[in-house]
Amino acid sequence: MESNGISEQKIVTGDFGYILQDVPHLTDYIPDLPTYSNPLQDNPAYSVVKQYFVHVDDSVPEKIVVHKDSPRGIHFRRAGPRQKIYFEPDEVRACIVTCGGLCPGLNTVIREIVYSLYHMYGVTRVLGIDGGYRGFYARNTIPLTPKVVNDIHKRGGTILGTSRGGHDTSKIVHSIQDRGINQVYIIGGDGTQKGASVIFEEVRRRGLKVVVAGIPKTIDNDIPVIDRSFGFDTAVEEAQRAINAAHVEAESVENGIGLVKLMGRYSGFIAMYATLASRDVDCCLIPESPFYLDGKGGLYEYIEKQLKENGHMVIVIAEGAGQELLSESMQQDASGNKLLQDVGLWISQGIKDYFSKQKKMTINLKYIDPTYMIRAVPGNASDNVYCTLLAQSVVHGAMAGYTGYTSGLVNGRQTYIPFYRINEKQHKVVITDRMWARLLSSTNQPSFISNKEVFEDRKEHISGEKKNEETQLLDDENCADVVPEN
Ligand SMILES: Nc1ncnc2c1ncn2[C@@H]1O[C@H](COP(=O)(O)OP(=O)(O)OP(=O)(O)O)[C@@H](O)[C@H]1O
Ligand SMILES: O=P(O)(O)OC[C@H]1O[C@](O)(CO)[C@@H](O)[C@@H]1O
Ligand SMILES: [Mg+2]
Repeated sequence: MESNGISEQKIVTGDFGYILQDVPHLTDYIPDLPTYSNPLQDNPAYSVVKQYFVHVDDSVPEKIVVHKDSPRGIHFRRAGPRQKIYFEPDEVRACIVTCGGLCPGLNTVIREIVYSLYHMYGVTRVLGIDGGYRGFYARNTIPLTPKVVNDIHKRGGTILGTSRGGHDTSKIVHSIQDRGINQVYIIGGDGTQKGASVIFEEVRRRGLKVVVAGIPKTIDNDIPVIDRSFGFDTAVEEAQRAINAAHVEAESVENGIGLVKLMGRYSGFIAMYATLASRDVDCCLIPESPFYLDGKGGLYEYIEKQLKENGHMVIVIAEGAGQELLSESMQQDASGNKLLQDVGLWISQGIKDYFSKQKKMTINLKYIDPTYMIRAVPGNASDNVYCTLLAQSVVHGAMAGYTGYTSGLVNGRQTYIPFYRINEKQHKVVITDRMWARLLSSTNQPSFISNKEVFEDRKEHISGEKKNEETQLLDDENCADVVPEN
């Protein structure tokens, strides 16, 4: 099961092209582990539920839009409680760590992992790792009980603290061993899940009975495979307040322009969904859709047209949009992520200069940058429910001995996804997809794509040069094949 120190993918095939991309299990490398009955069968809340335990063969398809002769395709293991578990409650020493940027709902996930362990499985030893990955070896731990975490879901941020950088695999796994930890719950974004995968490989190499499980977190919604990440809904909702303010300001003055910059380093989902939700936005600019300023079909021409027709306009720009137009200089954060130039300030100045110098026209531009306000808030109701299901699912999987997985929602069902699927791509807005077309038709902005480019793209689709395009099931295709260099 091992090549080059990296465990091989577990693939199960079945009839009619069925493929299960399975997750590792402790018994893959520690044979003859004892099993125990799941205490949930005696829990009055659950014992009345018909078929509470998930059938061992239950799986969830990755693609639900199919043609009549499509193969059954890729599936993931369905999450949920199993009849047999691989840990006695007394034996469990769990830990939870949060890494990367903040995201609404982090505290809810922490709370619900603690509650699930205590109240569903009778586990009483849960530690919080202080301050992200480096906290494993550089900081103290925080004992977590239901009492400690009782009302943390009402607060934004993470009670455990977080950080970027500082992933030292060897030191982290030493610390896990030293503390006798046997379940590691890792909450974080794309970088964090890569880190979790490396920890899993090292744990496995050392032959430890330690589950390593991830919970995907990112307001950018840039993690592939899953329907959406927790906190995204809240961030989009919060962004409405900035867009509303921009609209009120813009329509109150002559030639008013409200410009809102939203987060989204490589993926423009927040900007796209905030625009679709608002209906007041006349132009949305995202990293995936290159744009240009001057000349026919450019941004300035469109702004001028909007001002002439409506007297005001609202522009939403994702922080990663148009970076190629700004300076080449590139700095990185502690995790190696690209530190972006402020495209909002840059474009504000550009618009002001264009109208005052070239058009001799007075405009009134208000720039709103809500930045951290959309992610430092607590999760909304829908995200809180989502976080609860994610937390319960990840705990059920760990108690059942699965490891090396990320818990995630796929087509509305909780699943266990192997790390390699979470880490192989970056979820991005595909501008030739229907969702972006819906946005363009709602804002009426130019697509900034020339007819020639669209024609070339179509030609490639028809000739099959573009991967997977024969089926034209475009709604499932919004992933970049290659993760961009940080
Ligand atoms: N390829 C990698 N291998 C091991 N660890 C990594 C890797 N990439 C990132 N990490 C670690 O994961 C942690 C979080 O990474 P990062 O700062 O990129 O945030 P993230 O999880 O992607 O969340 P966000 O959505 O906020 O960007 C950091 O401690 C970083 O050192
Ligand atoms: O300033 P920080 O905490 O490094 O994070 C900023 C980044 O984190 C995110 O919120 C999530 O990756 C991005 O949208 C943003 O660029
Ligand atoms: Mg990231």
